[in-house]
Amino acid sequence: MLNTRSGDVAQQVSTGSLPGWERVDALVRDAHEHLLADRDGAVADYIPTLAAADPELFGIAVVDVTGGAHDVGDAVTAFTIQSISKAFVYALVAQELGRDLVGERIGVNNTGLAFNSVVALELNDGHPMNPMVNAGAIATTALVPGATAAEKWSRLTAAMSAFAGRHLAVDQEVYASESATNDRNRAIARLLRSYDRLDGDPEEIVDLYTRQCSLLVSAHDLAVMGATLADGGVNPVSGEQVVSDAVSRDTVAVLASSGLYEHSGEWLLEVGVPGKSGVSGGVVAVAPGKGAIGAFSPRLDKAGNSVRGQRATARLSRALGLNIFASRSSNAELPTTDRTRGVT
Ligand SMILES: NC(=O)CC[C@H](N)C(=O)O
Repeated sequence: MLNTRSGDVAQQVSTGSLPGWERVDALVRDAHEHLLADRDGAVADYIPTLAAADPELFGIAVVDVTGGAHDVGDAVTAFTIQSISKAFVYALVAQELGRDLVGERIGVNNTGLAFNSVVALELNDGHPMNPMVNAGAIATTALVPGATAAEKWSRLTAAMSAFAGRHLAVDQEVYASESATNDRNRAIARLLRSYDRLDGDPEEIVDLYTRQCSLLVSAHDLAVMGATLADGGVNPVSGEQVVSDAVSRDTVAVLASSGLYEHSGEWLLEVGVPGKSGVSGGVVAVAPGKGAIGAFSPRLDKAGNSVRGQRATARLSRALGLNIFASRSSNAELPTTDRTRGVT
């Protein structure tokens, strides 16, 4: 279980808005400073280029629904978005095709298994179960509107860029590295196809999916993207309505159930804010109506989630009063001791 080590931060009561500017700024700085010496976890190495990431990098950003931003540490350092892209591609497809079709084709329930599990597909008659695991994400990418792969790619990058409020580019080196080694995702796509649950050419869809995972973002970008979901689909910096309020709400609900894969329950218990992680070390947490936290640090736990990113988010969630399950009366009873199981 995630050991958030947040017992030394007082749990704040969750109210309708974030604390004042200075207070948020001080708390983001405090979280960064507090976790800076934390070196638990290991950098992902199954995608060869990711293994070369500097494990010391650590950035945190908070963006609120008015567009106010707080960046600390390596908050504008670029890294590949990886699985965090799944949240925003799901939002795009739900917007275009409707929640019912996506719900039926992809599903919204946790697999209880690793993000790249093949067994999960076999256990569920080839149903991908949710859009946050690789099988569901690959099937979701296949649903992006467009007659050709090029058209789908342009819709996909336009949507991702609108969430970030700036044009997002592909890291060609990571894309090439993952393309050369993603046999497992190819196998998942073929398996989906064998169950008649993937439209189109599996190779082409996996290529699109791999490219979407290779888009470069920063912790600051993740916070803006998350704040767009927290703000009813309106990017609070650009003012653009990227997806509808209903799609934002549904996306956040899907993150709550599956954003941290098989650790999603523990995450909700500890952090209380729907989130999404990626294997290059990014984490985004969405506090509806308030804003979002973006964090980046490459060392991961065994489920593939950034250790420092999770711990910093947990600390900030507690200090900023973001836990969506906390009410005034129950807050008094929240444990102040650390949970005992380690993250690695
Ligand atoms: N968990 C992740 O971030 C996984 C994304 C990665 N591109 C993959 O498909 O394996």
